[in-house]
Amino acid sequence: MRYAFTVAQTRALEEAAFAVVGGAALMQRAAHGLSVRAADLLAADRGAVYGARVVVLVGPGNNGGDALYAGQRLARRGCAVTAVQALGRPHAAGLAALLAAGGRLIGGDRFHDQDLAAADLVIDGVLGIGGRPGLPDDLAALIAGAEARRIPIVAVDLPSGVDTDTGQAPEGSVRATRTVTFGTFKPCHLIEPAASRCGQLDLVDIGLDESRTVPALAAWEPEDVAAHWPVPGPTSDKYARGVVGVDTGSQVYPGAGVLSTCGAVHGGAGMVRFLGAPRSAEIIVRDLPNVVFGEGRVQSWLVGSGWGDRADGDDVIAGLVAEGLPLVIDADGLRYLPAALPGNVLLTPHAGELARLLGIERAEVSADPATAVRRAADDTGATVLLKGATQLVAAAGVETVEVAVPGPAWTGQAGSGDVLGGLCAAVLAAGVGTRTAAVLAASVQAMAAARFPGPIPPQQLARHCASVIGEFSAALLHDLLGFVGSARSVDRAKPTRSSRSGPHGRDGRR
Ligand SMILES: NC(=O)C1=CN([C@@H]2O[C@H](COP(=O)(O)OP(=O)(O)OC[C@H]3O[C@@H](n4cnc5c(N)ncnc54)[C@H](O)[C@@H]3O)[C@@H](O)[C@H]2O)[C@@H](O)CC1
Ligand SMILES: [K+]
Repeated sequence: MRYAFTVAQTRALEEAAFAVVGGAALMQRAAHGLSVRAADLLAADRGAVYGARVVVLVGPGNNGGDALYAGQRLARRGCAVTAVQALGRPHAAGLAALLAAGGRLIGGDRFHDQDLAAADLVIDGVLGIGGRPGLPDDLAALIAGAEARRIPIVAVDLPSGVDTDTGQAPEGSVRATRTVTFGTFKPCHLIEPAASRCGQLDLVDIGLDESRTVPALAAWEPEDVAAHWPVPGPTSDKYARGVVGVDTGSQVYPGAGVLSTCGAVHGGAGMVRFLGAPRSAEIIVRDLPNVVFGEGRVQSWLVGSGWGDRADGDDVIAGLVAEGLPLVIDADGLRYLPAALPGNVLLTPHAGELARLLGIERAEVSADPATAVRRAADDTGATVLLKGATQLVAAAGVETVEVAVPGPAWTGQAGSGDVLGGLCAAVLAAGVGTRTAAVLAASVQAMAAARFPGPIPPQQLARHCASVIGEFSAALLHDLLGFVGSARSVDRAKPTRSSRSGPHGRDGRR
């Protein structure tokens, strides 16, 4: 799990550390970590650090200070370091240190695109957490020149130009090969479009203590998903895996009914009970013969996908909310919400639907999705999964927004949302809490798309989700039966008791 803290939180953490070790020490730790990673990149790219030509773009704040001190360290290792005064006046002590180590400073107005031609590395120390979004045009053009020449760019703390707290990335923001951040991650490292401008992310420990601060974001990683996915135990039956009740689709949109059912089936539901549009049912009975029809036991509900206008929408949703089972409300179902909802109701809007829910413009959601999703949860009382490039989950009254594992944009197609609703309902039916279920489902779809990239239709991607989930199960079995591989490859000996229950088993590790 990666935790991110806002600028205000980071500043408070830094203040606390200053009080103990002083600001200069923190900057030296940051500069050291930065120079080591920059040197690694040079060594990997050109075989040696010595003799490399490094351009350091320097802004007016401490971000530039970090970059200048890192430049000093690289100069001491034999690099030719040119600091470019990209914005404002550079950090005085950092500049003095660089000059004393043999580096040089050149004014931004005297440094042009062609001067980059010989550079092996650009260090972006223009703006850090004190930066306002956006860069001046001439600087953006210089950075674009470095990108066009494929010169590796190491961003100091974050790619200059992005909005640290919201993850927005105005045109011209730096697109880094690698971002070396200090102390904690910030939202821009985890939220698109800024996240993908960071390149490879490195976190340098500078001694901040964030243990008593509630993070703004908690980003899941594939290992977290594998560890939390509800895998059936040896005695699980279909009711332990869970029965999903589905009321989706319509005469006009039968496919949504099929796809949401497909998501529930491939998400691991023990049984799926389809009670939606008859036209969807005609297809489901042919393509997914394991699905049952008609009333009966249900452990979670999924409604709304492909409903279109539905005269009884209010009543259907009010009835299911009153029933109290975990409930996923997707797409058109979001038009029929009662005034207040419990936390075991999961809303799954995309940005446009979330904007309508909040009575704001879609652009406002895109400008700060984490704030928007948290507001929606607080306003409705429900748990909210915002679908899109970054998938965020918020629960009412909970400060931390969860970030699902990211995936490629191939999932951005009609039908992905329907499948995702089904995946969510399947995890809920297995008894997983609402917030976790939403993150797991969104993550698994992204992981499947990453594993099988390309223009794969949503129903096929649902099958790939099943493969990814199968691997969680296989990993669990491997942990439990860890002897199998070694027994086969070594001497085909029968497993011993100790090899089944040794200290490195699943429970020992987690
Ligand atoms: N505070 C700390 O404890 C530490 C900070 N560190 C570094 O310090 C950075 C933060 O330093 P600062 O607070 O000085 O902030 P920045 O270095 O981000 O720069 C802030 C300065 O840039 C100007 N500015 C902001 N946006 C601009 C824009 N779009 N165009 C032109 N000028 C703009 C501001 O007016 C201000 O003068 C961190 O990102 C990190 O790199 C590290 O040294 C570790 C320790
Ligand atoms: K930067």
